[in-house]
Amino acid sequence: MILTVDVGNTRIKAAVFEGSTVVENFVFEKNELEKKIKKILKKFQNCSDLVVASVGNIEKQSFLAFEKELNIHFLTHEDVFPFNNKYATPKTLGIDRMVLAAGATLQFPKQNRLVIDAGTCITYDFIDEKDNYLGGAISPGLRLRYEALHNFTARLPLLTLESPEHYIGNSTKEAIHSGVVNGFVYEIDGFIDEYRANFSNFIIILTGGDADFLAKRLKNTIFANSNFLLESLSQTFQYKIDND
Ligand SMILES: Nc1ncnc2c1ncn2[C@@H]1O[C@H](COP(=O)(O)OP(=O)(O)OP(=O)(O)O)[C@@H](O)[C@H]1O
Ligand SMILES: CC(C)(CO)[C@@H](O)C(=O)NCCC(=O)O
Ligand SMILES: [K+]
Repeated sequence: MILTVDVGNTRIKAAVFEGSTVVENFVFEKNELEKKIKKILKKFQNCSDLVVASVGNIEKQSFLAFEKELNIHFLTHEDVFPFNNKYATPKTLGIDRMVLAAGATLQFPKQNRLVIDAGTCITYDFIDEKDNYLGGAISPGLRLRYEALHNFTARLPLLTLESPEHYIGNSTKEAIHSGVVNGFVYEIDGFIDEYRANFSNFIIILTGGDADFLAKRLKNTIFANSNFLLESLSQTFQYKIDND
């Protein structure tokens, strides 16, 4: 069994895998890291490896306490990945995006793939059929948009996610919900249309904390897989073992 851990900018997500099957999923806050991992390892004593991808401010040291119990693999840019990285600044590419790209490459061989991760930030990652990672886009996620409107203005309240009634918001609250939610949906549909105009065929993988909310609202029909990053983490680890 392996324990995969995704340290995002907001929360930590983890999953225990038996082969390629998820046995259990966990979500927790950063300040609970040690306590939660300890609890998971107590429940799943057969875990032999812990695989971490961190874009948050949690470093390898945070996991050293578990070194006696299992092998720690803290993924970095130095690891082997199954795609050719064409990003002009490969060392600054987020490790989460590299893991998503690895998962897309391994799970959907020999085709163009677009990965959309709607989390704290929305990231777009494109890997072509020759397994070249081309790049994509980074934009503010849903919650970040609500918070930014409030934090950088004097008069806008902090709202929590609600579906707008109409694209023409007729009150401050409705105008904010329309701007945030419709803006988010139009952005993603717009990007998908742009890719469609330039690539005849590609598959789309939609993941992240807002994936389910988003999937229902897109004009394009896409199925969400909120576990794609953790699945990809387990596949990236397997790939590393097979190719190191
Ligand atoms: N309990 C929650 N806490 C924070 N965000 C949540 C929660 N439940 C749903 N969300 C939604 O999930 C989004 C954040 O996604 P996610 O949890 O994947 O981010 P993350 O943990 O920072 O990971 P990453 O940095 O990889 O995006 C927010 O925009 C928010 O709308
Ligand atoms: C964009 C985020 C914050 C998404 O989690 C992360 O992938 C990151 O910190 N990336 C570094 C910049 C880049 O990917 O080019
Ligand atoms: K993200």
